[in-house]
Amino acid sequence: MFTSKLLTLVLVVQPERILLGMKKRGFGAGLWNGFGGKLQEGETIEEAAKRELWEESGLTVGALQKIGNIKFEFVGSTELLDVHIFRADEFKGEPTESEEMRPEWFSLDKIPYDSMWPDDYIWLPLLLQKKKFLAYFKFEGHDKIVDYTLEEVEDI
Ligand SMILES: Nc1nc(SCCc2ccccc2)c2[nH]cnc2n1
Repeated sequence: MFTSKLLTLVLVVQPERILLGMKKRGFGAGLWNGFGGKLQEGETIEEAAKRELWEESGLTVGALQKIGNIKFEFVGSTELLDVHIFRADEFKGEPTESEEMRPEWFSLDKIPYDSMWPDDYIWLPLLLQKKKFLAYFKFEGHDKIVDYTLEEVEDI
C-alpha cells in the first residue's frame, strides 16, 4: 500500500542553455536539479511550481508547459514521489541564490549529469526536445535505479 507525495519540478530552458540549481540542503542535497518542492494548502500544482521557482531562484514565469510526470519508488519506503515536471522558456528576473539552491546556467552540451539524479539523463533529453513523457523509476538508495519505465505521450 503506497501513499503519494505530490511534488513539482521546473526546468527553465533557453535555446542555448538550461538553469539548474545546486541543492544546498535536504532531499537531493549536493545535486544539480530543477527547482521545486511540495504544495501548500489550497495551491494548485502549477501555483506551487511557480512559487517554488520564485522562492528558490528569484525568477517569475508567466506560462509553464506541463511536460512530464514521474513516479519515484524508493525500496523500503511506502511513499511514492509523484513529481509533476514543467518547462519554462520565458522568465523575468535574475537567477539569485536562496537558502535552498545556488542557480547556474549550463550550456545544453554541458549538462552536469554526473552530479544530478541518475534518472535525469534518461528523461531530460525528452524535455529539451519538448516531448511529453510519463515515467516510473524504482530506486535502491539514491544512486541505484533497479527498474524503470518511460513512455512519450501526446498529453499529460
Ligand atoms: N530531477 C530529479 N528530481 C528528483 S526530486 C524532484 C522534486 C523535488 C523534491 C524535493 C525538493 C525539490 C524538488 C528526483 N528524485 C529521484 N530522482 C530525481 N530526479
